[in-house]
Amino acid sequence: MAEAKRIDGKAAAARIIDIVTRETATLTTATGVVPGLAVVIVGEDPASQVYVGSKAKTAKACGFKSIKHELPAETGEAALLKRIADLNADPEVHGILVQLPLPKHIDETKVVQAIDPDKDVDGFHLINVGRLSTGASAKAFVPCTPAGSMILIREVLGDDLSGKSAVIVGRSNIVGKPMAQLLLAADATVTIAHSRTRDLASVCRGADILVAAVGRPEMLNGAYVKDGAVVIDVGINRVDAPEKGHDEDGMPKTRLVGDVNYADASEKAAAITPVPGGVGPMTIAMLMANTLRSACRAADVAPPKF
Ligand SMILES: Nc1nc2c(c(=O)[nH]1)N[C@@H](CN(C=O)c1ccc(C(=O)N[C@@H](CCC(=O)O)C(=O)O)cc1)CN2
Repeated sequence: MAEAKRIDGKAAAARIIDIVTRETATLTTATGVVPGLAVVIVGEDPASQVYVGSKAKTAKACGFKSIKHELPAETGEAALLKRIADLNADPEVHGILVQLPLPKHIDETKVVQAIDPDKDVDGFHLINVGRLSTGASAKAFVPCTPAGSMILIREVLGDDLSGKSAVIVGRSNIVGKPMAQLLLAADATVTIAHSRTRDLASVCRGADILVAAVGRPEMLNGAYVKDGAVVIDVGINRVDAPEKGHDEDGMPKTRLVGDVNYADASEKAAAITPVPGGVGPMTIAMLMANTLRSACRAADVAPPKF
C-alpha cells in the first residue's frame, strides 16, 4: 500500500472559521445581530482551561461577542444552574457551553439539561439528541466533535456513503452515538463497537470508515485497519515522553497521542487523521459554526451550510 493521506484537520478548521468570520460580518451588517457565545468553566483543570481559552479566542476572532464565565471549583450545583438560567434569558447570548468534565459534586446531566436547547451549541441536550436521531437534523445542534469528523470524512469520500461500512469504537453520548447517527444519515452501514466487543480487531477490519473514540492511547494498530480504510482518530491522550527530556521537577515531558497507532495504521489506511492536528481543531471550528447558526435563527436569516 502507498503511504496514507494525512487528513489535515487544522487546515479544514481554518477554512470553516474563515466562512464563519465572513458570514458573521454579513449577518451583523445586515441585521445588527452579533453572535454571542457564553463559555462556562468550573474549576482549574489545565486541559479544560486551554480548550476554553481557545474557544473564547476563536469566537472573538470570528467577530462574536464572547463571554467567559470562570467559576471556582467549589461552586455549588445550584449556583451553576442559576448562572445557566441567566444565560438562557439573555437575548445577546445565542450559544451556551459548559466545559466538561465538571467537578464530581455537580450532576453533569442536570446541568446540560438546564441549557435552553435552542442555545445548546454543544448539542448535548436531549432535545437535540432526539432531533439528530430522528432525522430532524436541520433543527438539531450536532455535537461538535462528530460534526467535525463527518466533514473530514466527506472531504475524502464525498457526501454519499452508501455501500460503505463504518465501525465506531466507543459508545459515548458525546462522540460514539452521535457519530453513528451522522454516518447512518449519510447512508453508511454502521456498527458501534466497544471495549467488550468480541474480536474487536476483526470487526474493525470490516470497516471502510473506522472511527476510534475509545480513550485508550494507541489502542488500535494496523491489525485493526482494512486496506484502503479511512481512519478518524478522535482520541486525545497525554502520555509520558521521556525521550523529550524531563521538567525541573524531574518528571518526564509529555506528548499527545490518539487512540490509533498512527505509523502502524498508516501502512494500511488510505487516509488517516493525525493527533494533534486532526479532529481536535475541528471541534472548536464546529462550535463556531453552531453558534453562528443559532444567531442566524434568532435573526430569522438562513444559516450557511458547512
Ligand atoms: N462542553 C464540552 N466539553 C468538552 C468537549 C466538548 O466538545 N464540549 N470536548 C472535549 C475537549 N475539547 C473541547 O472542549 C477539545 C479537545 C481538543 C481540542 C484540540 O484542538 N486539540 C488539539 C491539541 C491541543 C493540545 O495541544 O492539547 C489537537 O487535537 O490538535 C479542542 C477541543 C472534552 N470536553
